[in-house]
Amino acid sequence: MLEAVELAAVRGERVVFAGVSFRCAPGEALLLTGPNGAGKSTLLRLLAGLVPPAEGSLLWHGSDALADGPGHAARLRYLAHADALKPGLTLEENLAFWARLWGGDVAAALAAVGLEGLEHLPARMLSAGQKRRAALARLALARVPLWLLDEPSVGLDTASIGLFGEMLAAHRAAGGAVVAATHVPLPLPGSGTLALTPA
Ligand SMILES: Nc1ncnc2c1ncn2[C@@H]1O[C@H](COP(=O)(O)OP(=O)(O)OP(=O)(O)O)[C@@H](O)[C@H]1O
Repeated sequence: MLEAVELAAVRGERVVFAGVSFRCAPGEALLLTGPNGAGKSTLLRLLAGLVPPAEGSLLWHGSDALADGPGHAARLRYLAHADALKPGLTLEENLAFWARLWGGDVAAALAAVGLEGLEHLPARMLSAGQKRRAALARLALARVPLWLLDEPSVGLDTASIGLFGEMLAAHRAAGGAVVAATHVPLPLPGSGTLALTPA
C-alpha cells in the first residue's frame, strides 16, 4: 500500500503542489491528470524518491517509504518521458543491461511488447513507438510491486496499447499498484483519479 500524506513539492523556489494525499492499494491504479505544468511528473519523481518532498510524507505499508532509498528504489519501476535507451546498443543489449540489474528474461520481455524480431536492431533505428515499447519492456522483466509511469502510452499504436493493457492487467492481478500521469485514457479499468491543478 502506497500512501501519500499532505505532500508538497517545491521546484526552483516555487511551490508546484501542496496538500496532495492519496492511497493506492495492491492491485489498484491511480491516474494523475491536470494541465501542463500542474506537477504530474514532479509528483511521480517524488514518489520514485528522486525529488524530496518539501512537506508531508510518503508511506509504504505504513512506514516511511523514503527512509531507505535503495529499498524504495528496489520495489518500484519508474518510466519517465525519456525512453532511456542507449542508441548504439541493440534492443537486446539495452534490455540485457536492465536484466543484469533486475533479473528477468529479455526475449520474453520483448515479446510482451511485440518487439520480437527486432532484437538485433540498434536502438537508434527504432521508430518512436518502438522506442516507447522498448521502454515498456523493462516493466516485463522482473516483478516489483509499484509501477510509476509518466505518459506511458505516448506514441503507441492500437495493437501496442492492447499489449500494454495486458501487462497492466497482469501486474494488477498479481497485486501490483500503478500510478500513471496521463493526458489520454489508459487501459486501467477501475482506476482512481487525482487531478492536479497548478499551485
Ligand atoms: N528542475 C526544475 N526546476 C524548476 N522548475 C521545475 C523543475 N522541474 C519542473 N519544474 C516546474 O515545475 C512545474 C511542474 O512541472 P511538471 O513537469 O511536474 O508538470 P506536468 O504536470 O508533468 O506537466 P506536463 O503535462 O507538461 O508533462 C512546471 O512549472 C515546471 O516548470
